[in-house]
Amino acid sequence: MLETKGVSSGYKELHILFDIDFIAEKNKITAIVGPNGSGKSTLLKTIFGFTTIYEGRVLFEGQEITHLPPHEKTKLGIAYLPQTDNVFTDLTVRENLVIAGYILDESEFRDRLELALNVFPELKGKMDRKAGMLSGGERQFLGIASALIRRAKLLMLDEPTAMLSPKFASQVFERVVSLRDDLKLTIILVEQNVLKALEIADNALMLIGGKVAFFGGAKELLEHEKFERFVVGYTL
Ligand SMILES: Nc1ncnc2c1ncn2[C@@H]1O[C@H](COP(=O)(O)OP(=O)(O)OP(=O)(O)O)[C@@H](O)[C@H]1O
Repeated sequence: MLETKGVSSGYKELHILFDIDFIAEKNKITAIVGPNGSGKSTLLKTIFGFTTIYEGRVLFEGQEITHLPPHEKTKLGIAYLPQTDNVFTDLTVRENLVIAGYILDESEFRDRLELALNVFPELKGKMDRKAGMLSGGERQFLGIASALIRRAKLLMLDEPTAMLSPKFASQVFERVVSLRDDLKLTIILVEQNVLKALEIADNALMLIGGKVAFFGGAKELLEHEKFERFVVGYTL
């Protein structure tokens, strides 16, 4: 589905990622874990087109997308939800969803809105509320619902449970699983809650110092003898 081949990238001259090879398989959850500052968010930004790529290639469904601008990637079905600023806080829930569907004709918009609200029914009663007034978890739901309306096939979620209470965090994890199992989406998940992420993920990529330290099955990483050493500094 999505593949990086030998990707090195960073912010102008500041080199952050080195020779990254990984594949996010279709209809699977790939967790990206690693210590703070190891380049997890930078990898999502690199895939979406917000960094400078010095070397390597990014492929989506077999097509080269390395240097496509973000809006072209959105059209292909790639959605990137940054940790914050993933909704328009001054607009209502309804307005956010309408903007997400602006390229759709009315009947497709209605179908996709219904689908998004079936996945996130808690938004139904809050359509006229400003997005900025939603709880952190509901804001994540709105961000993902907007991506569903934009016909996303690949969702890249950057720490969707950051700042959430354990109760909301587990709702977000449940919903991510349902996006994979019920809507057959492909998900790349950057998570600070490593154990929970590896529990729901199929595959895992561990970055350390901007390099791949592990790529393989999520359970394999959990059982990896060096796992404990990998996660020093993490809250398990
Ligand atoms: N916009 C930017 N401009 C310059 N450097 C940046 C920028 N964003 C991140 N960096 C640097 O890139 C490095 C990797 O950061 P990144 O946010 O990708 O790590 P991370 O693994 O997601 O960390 P965390 O778990 O703390 O969110 C850090 O040294 C960070 O300071």
